[in-house]
Amino acid sequence: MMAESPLLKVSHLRTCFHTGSYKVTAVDDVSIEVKSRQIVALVGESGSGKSVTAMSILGLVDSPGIVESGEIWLKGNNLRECSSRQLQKLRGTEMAVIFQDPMNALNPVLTIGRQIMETIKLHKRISGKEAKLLAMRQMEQAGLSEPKLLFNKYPFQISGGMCQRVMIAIALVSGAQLLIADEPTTALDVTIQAQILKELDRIRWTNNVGILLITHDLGVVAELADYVYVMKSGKIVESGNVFELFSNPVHPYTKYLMECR
Ligand SMILES: Nc1ncnc2c1ncn2[C@@H]1O[C@H](COP(=O)(O)OP(=O)(O)OP(=O)(O)O)[C@@H](O)[C@H]1O
Repeated sequence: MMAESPLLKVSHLRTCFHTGSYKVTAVDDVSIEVKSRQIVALVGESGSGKSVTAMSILGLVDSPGIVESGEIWLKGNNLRECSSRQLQKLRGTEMAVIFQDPMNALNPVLTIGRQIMETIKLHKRISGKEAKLLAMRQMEQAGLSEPKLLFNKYPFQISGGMCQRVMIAIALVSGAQLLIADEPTTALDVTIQAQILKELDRIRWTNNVGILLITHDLGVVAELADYVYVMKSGKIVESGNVFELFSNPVHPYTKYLMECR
């Protein structure tokens, strides 16, 4: 049987920031892969380049940052050759992102229901009534009980954990096969964290989603990830299957991260 080709394949990615005469290589020769239904963790301390890697994949690196070299393939799409318009479209259809602070990621002046419906209407030519029904169903699927009540609420009226579930619902209605989760539970209470992690674990099977999970929390990695990349100063210093990496860390930095837990 042929091995499944990766959903996301990043090869030799280099992203730099130019400030005055100074140049910082935030992502330095990074290669990573995510397969469908796989949870791949990118771990490392603050400033190691995890978020810039994510932003590079999403095509959201802004000046003074620039993706200087490397290849990024998402299914059959060569993302480095896509125009910003094509990338914008792919961000709504093939890849989605959830951030640490879900409250700020939502539009504060639109109700939860309206925000989910708008995503649906971007993807499907259906009536408002049908979109509303679908939005309700999606909210239930993302673990949001009482969708009718929630539909007319604004982001500030619901908890951070619920906002993150709304973000997951929006990612799912777009049909995205790649979900980039950048510290998705860092801002949440411990019990809510566990629920959101469980949710991520569930949707990869129910929706065939591959997840790139960015975190500094090795507990989260041990719980959820299949494969791990350890990042330090812009470089991948070690990678491997989660069980092997945790039982036999080789790089001193990986050992150090594990001691810090
Ligand atoms: N706008 C910017 N201008 C200049 N340098 C930047 C900019 N954004 C990021 N960098 C550089 O990229 C490095 C990596 O940042 P990044 O946010 O990816 O780290 P991180 O591992 O995600 O950390 P954190 O967990 O704190 O978000 C930073 O240390 C900084 O040197």
